[in-house]
Amino acid sequence: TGSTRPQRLLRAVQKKATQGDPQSVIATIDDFCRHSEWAMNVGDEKGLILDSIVSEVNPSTALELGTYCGYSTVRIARLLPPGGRCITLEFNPAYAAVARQVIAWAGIQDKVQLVEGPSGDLIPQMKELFGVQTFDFVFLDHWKDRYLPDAKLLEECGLLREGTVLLADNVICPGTPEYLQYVRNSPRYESRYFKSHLEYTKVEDGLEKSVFLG
Ligand SMILES: Cc1cc(-c2n[nH]c(CCNC(=O)c3cc(-c4ccc(F)cc4)cc(O)c3O)n2)ccn1
Ligand SMILES: [Mg+2]
Repeated sequence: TGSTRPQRLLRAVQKKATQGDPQSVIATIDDFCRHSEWAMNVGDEKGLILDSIVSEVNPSTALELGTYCGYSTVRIARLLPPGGRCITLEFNPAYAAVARQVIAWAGIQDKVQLVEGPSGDLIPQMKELFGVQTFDFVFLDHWKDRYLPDAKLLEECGLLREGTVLLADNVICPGTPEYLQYVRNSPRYESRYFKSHLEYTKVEDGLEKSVFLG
């Protein structure tokens, strides 16, 4: 019973990153994924686009769908204003266990609430579980066939407000065609594509930024 890739990624963080320094955790993971083992973090190139949009929105309440090892959770949480918080949903308990330790190593655990379970079950519970009114920012990075149903679920649960920004990873690779078609054709969204590459590769991918118009 050897280690898993997320466990090896965590070991690299605990060995090489400075505790309490989110930037060094980010850099260590990027180095591990580029030079040791590829992993499905949003990565450094798309990560800079994520950073710029999070900084522009300056969210008090952010939602992340798909924690994986916590790389993008750290990217988002390190940029939150004082009192800001990021709720992140992870389906896979093994991923969640690694993510909790990566987030703790970065020292930003007080800004993050990691919840385990399928997004479709958890989204309707956001208000009662976490006292959330609406989200200012949503990062979609989970199962690609859940982007569209979960965007609709967020609307139906009244968790989006006029101006909420949805940012979706992987809209080209692996691809989210139904989601793209919806946000690009719905009168309720203003959508824009940020061309980039699949993390740590030369393959095209990109982020879709969609502003909910209410
Ligand atoms: C709450 C909840 C959470 C989840 C959930 N949690 N964690 C995930 C992971 C999802 N992410 C991916 O699958 C993904 C895949 C690739 C990829 C893989 C192989 C290739 F060859 C090329 C590209 C690249 C990426 O950037 C990705 O993000 N889902 C699911 C359900 N409910
Ligand atoms: Mg992704």
